[in-house]
Amino acid sequence: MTNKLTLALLQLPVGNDVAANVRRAVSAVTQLKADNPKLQLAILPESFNAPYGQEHFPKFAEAVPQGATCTALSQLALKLGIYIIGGSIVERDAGKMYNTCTVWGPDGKLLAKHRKIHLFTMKIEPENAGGVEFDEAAVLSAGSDLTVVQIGQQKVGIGICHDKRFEELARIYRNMGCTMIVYPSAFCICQGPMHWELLQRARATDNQLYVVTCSPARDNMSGYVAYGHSMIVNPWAQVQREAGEGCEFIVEEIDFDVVEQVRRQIPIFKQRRTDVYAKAPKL
Ligand SMILES: NC(=O)CCC(=O)C(=O)O
Repeated sequence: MTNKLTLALLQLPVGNDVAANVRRAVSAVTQLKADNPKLQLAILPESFNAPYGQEHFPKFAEAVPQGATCTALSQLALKLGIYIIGGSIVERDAGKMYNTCTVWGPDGKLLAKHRKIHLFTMKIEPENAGGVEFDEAAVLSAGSDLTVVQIGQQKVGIGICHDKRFEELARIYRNMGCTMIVYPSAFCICQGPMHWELLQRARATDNQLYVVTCSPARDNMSGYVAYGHSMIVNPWAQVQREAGEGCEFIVEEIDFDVVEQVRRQIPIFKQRRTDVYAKAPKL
């Protein structure tokens, strides 16, 4: 039985027209599948269907899974017979809004939805790489559920962008048997050079699994400028593939035997001292 998975990261531009953004994503995934018949999983960026920004969220919120964006992703997954990790969209539900990633199976069915657990609220002062101020929590509600999906033979944990700063979440996914964590992201350009790769490699080192991110293409004219650099980090914590800043697609076959190889050679999971950790004061 093969332990390989061919996946695509679509670092797409995102403009103001939701229908055009979704059409672009659908046609890019369709073309990638035509060019790469082995493609099994397509991954889209955070906020792939609308601009990312507090002022935009209420305008572009949709019902999940009844809305137009989810319908398009479901039909696409079914038509191509592939899995889709649908980046994220703003979900409206019972008077609240969430930053939500939907995951679709090759039969077009919704496998899971992950509502961003750790909202991006940050005030970096301008003297630090130009600074950034963002408060998702002012508009959005946080999700309260872990999301693990079965993709082929693999258990895959889902987080969204800022979620990757939280090592506890990645550790829990690893404890639950995940061999890959996928974070659709729209990381800020202020912190990108310092933390983007570092965080992914840190999560991969700690948990000995693949860490995959997918960003929108960088648009220096937009209100919020995403960093780009969509990336696959392998279980050795090496950068296996990395996009640049603009519109770019990565197609890569990844080998999950590497997860077992790393875990066997560096057996830190077995060496953990949970008896000692249990003595820590509860915080
Ligand atoms: N979209 C996000 O969650 C951005 C997170 C981010 O840029 C960070 O520094 O954290």
